[in-house]
This record gives sequence, structure tokens and C-alpha cells, in this order.
Amino acid sequence: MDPRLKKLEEREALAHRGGGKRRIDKQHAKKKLTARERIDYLLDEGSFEEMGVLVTHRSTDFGMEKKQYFGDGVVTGYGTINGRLVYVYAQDFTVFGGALSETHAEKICKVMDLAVKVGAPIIGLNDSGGARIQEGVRSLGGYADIFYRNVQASGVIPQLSAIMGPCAGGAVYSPAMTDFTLMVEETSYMFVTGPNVVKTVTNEEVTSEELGGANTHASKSGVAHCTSANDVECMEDLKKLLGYLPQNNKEVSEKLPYELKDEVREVLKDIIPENPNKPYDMHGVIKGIIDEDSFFEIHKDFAENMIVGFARLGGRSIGIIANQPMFLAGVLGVKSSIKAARFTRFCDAFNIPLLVLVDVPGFLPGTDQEWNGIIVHGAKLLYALSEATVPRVTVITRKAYGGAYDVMNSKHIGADFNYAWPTAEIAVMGAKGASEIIFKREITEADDPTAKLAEKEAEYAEKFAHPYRAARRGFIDEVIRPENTRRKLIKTFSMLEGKEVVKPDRKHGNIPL
Ligand SMILES: CCC(=O)SCCNC(=O)CCNC(=O)[C@H](O)C(C)(C)COP(=O)(O)OP(=O)(O)OC[C@H]1O[C@@H](n2cnc3c(N)ncnc32)[C@H](O)[C@@H]1OP(=O)(O)O
Repeated sequence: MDPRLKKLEEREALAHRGGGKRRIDKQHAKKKLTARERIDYLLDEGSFEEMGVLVTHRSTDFGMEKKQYFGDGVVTGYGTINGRLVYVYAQDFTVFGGALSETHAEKICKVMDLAVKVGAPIIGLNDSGGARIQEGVRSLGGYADIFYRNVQASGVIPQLSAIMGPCAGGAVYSPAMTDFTLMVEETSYMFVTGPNVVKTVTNEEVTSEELGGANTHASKSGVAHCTSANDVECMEDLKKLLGYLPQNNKEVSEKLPYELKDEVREVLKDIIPENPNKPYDMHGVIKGIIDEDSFFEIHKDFAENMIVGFARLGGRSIGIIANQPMFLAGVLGVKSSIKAARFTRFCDAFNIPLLVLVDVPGFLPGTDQEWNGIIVHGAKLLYALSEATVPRVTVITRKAYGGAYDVMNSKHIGADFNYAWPTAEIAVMGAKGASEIIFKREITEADDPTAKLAEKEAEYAEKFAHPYRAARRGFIDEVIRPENTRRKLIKTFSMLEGKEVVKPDRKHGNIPL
């Protein structure tokens, strides 16, 4: 063999060995794949083109000049997922624990820059011990270079993060600024300060898993949008999620071929219980509207009184925001408002039309909510929907009470089409609460206050617990039969395809944060 070619092959082979067999075995023993194996699962077969395979770090402190690994702990490049171009970086835990050096960061920045220039999604597979301790501030600078690029890329290309091992300290802020963070159950964790620091500062005893494992972030903090059972499932989830998204903010998501069929869905006819206070599962309504098996739920276990996720409707990718009467009667709270607001802004940035399903009795009362800022967090959702210019369609299935009626994509805040089912109740509040206030004297002075309250409640319900007053005013465009919802929505979103909104000239608005 030509010795020059041999030199190249030797180096490439070394790069592919990562931190060596012992460390790869250790990675596998933890039920984790290596960086290269993850990329193999993620991308279309044979599509990966690696960049910077021969990069090494430049550190000479602590004898580091003798510890050189080609690639420097991160595999970067581009390839395709279902034929679509994506950029990817995967941290290699077998090399310095995937710790981020100056050169490691430069490699990540290079693919991020390309992704923005070309206009294709970037996917980061994180598995790292954080800043390369031997490099000090050069490593910290490398993180900041990535953070800066995350912000510049935000709303321009989709940015997806998978946490597949440790992600601690400042390292957490890159995934936090990307659009979606997926975490692998049991093998990944994220925290700003680990259990030892927590114990020293607050005297709390907590494990890494409890503090920042996948389930914690998926249910308590909302930092994780989805969790996956293992590395392979995580790659599959990334692929699925990507399927709903466009390549960049100038494109729309691919519309899948769709044959008109089963537009009338009888299953929706009886989904609302007779008793208006009885819960039902809004997932059933979603299922009854969308293309078969097409719902990809985001934040499934976080703020469950609100459902958000992507679906296909007549082959078109849409974002769904829906109150969930099964949890806290579907009220708006701090977490659910933040959840829906963030999702709204993503969909709006990437031209994904929004369907809002409403069954909301109001805002969650209590000191906990008030002291945690429901005013400002509720305003986030109001603001996000009001500024969204993508096609926005609302269906009120049952309750739309008080300020929550306004917030949940009402006509008044710019929704394009507002439907209501005959079971809709659009009012300032429920009939009982309203009667107790406005007929207070009559009720207390009555011989039988309970009977009086029931009489007044019925009177109020007769007047307001329906969609027809709103329809008379044009706040509701049409009262539709539930079984026809899918058909109506396919037509409506198709009709709205050409929607354009000219926005006022300003640097940016000031969303309540
Ligand atoms: C932006 C600001 C920040 O990032 S501040 C955070 C700085 N990082 C940290 O404090 C975490 C330090 N590392 C650790 O605590 C552990 O290594 C963690 C990540 C928990 C992994 O533990 P474990 O699975 O047992 O692996 P290990 O300790 O044997 O490490 C594997 C190899 O990786 C190395 N390593 C790890 N972290 C770093 C780092 N930050 N800088 C440089 N090297 C790192 C370890 O030395 C070890 O190397 P080797 O394989 O024994 O040669």
C-alpha cells in the first residue's frame, strides 16, 4: 500500500476506535451505545459524511499533549434521515468522558454554522462530563460559542437535543435553548449542580436520577419534552419528531400523500358526557380528528391538564394544543400555560398550523398559582397565540369560561376560524358559580335556598351554557356536529394555506418572561 494512504487509514482507524476497547465495553455495560453507533441508528444507511475526523486538542497542561485522540471526543458531520439532510454531532464519552475542549467546541460550531447557512436541522447527541477540566476557560469559551449559535439558529432551523448520558453544569444550557430535548431513561441526567453540591448547600440527599433523570425532567421540570426507553428508541423518536418539521423557517413541513376517506368520525358523537362536570379524555377527541396513529405528543407527563403535540390532518403536519378535562378539569395553570406557549411559538416559527381544542373552566385558583406568577405565565400563552401568524383554528368542545376563553385562541386574539360543538358552553363562568354571585340575595332570602339556587342555575344555563350567543355575534364562525369535525378541519386548513400576515416593523415584542 502507498505509505501516504496507509498513514491516512491508520489515523481513520484510530479515530474510529474512540477511547479504545476498554472504554467502549464500559459504555456498552452501562446499556449505552457509542457516538458512532448512535449516528448509525439515526441516519439513513451509508449517508453519514464525517467532518473533522482528524482534529485533536491543543492542550499541553497536565501532560495532555501525550493524550491525543483523533476527533477529540465528538463525532460531527451530516447525513440524511428519510432522505432529508440533517447535521449532527455526537459526543463520545469514551474520549475524556465526552468532555468539551476548545477544539471539540469548534467542531460543533462548524456543523451548527453549516446547518444555518444551508437551512437544515441540527441534532446534538449529548453524552459528556462537561467542560474539559484540563482546559479551563478555553472550554468555558467553547460552551459560550455554542450557546451563542443556539440563539442565532433559534427560529431559523429546528434544533433537537438528545441527552444520552451526563449533562451537567453549564453544559445544560445548550439543550435548554434548542427546540426539543429528549432524554434516555435511566442512563441520562441533567442538572446545574449535582447531588454532592446539593448536599453541601441545602443538605438535601438526592440521587442523580431523582435530581435530574429523564423522568424527573419529563414530569416535574418540563426540561425534557420526551423520554425514550433506550438509545435505539431515542434515535427512533428523533426521526419521528423530525418527520413533522420543515427543514427551516422558510419552508413548510412536507405534506404526506393523502386519500380522502373516513372524514365523518361517528366516534366523536358521544364523547362528551351528559354531565358537564364529568371528565373525558381529550386524547379521544384528538384521535377522532387526526389521521390514524399520527399523534406525537410533546411533554406527555408534564402539566397534564394541557395536551400539546404534532399530528397529521389530511396528510398535513399540524400542532395541537388542547385542554385535558381528565386532569384538574383542564384548567390553565402556570406550567400548562408555559407548556402551550412554548409549543405555540415553535409552531409559529416553523410554519406549522395550529389547532386548539378547548374545554377550559378557567384558571387554577390558589396561593401556589398566584405566588408562582400565574398572571405572567398565563400572559405568555395569551401573548404567544396572539402573535402567531400561522393558520389558527379553534374547536370548543365544552367549557370556554372567563379569561381562559379569551386565551385559548379566541376569535378576538386573531384565530382564523372558530368552531364550537353544540355541547359548548361559552360564558364568564359555570352556571352554579355565576348564580351564586348574581342571585346571592334572592338565594339567601329564599325559603328554600337550595331550590332557589337550582332554579337560578337552570335559568343561567339556559341563557349562557351553549354556543349560540357567541355564534350570533360571530365570535364562533360555525356550530358543527362533532362527527364532522375532521372533515371541516381538513377543509379549513386547506383553505387557510395561503394565509399571510404583515407584521408591524419592530425589533421584537416583549413577551412576559
Ligand atoms: C460549563 C461548565 C461545566 O461543564 S462544569 C462541569 C464540569 N464537569 C464536572 O464537574 C463533571 C466531572 N466528571 C464527573 O463527575 C464524572 O466523570 C461523570 C461525568 C459523573 C462520569 O462518571 P463515570 O461514568 O464514573 O466516568 P469517569 O469519572 O470514569 O470518567 C470517564 C473518563 O472521562 C474523564 N472525564 C470525565 N469528566 C471529565 C471532564 N469534565 N474533563 C476531563 N475529563 C473528564 C475521566 O477523567 C475519565 O477519564 P479516563 O477514561 O479515566 O481517562
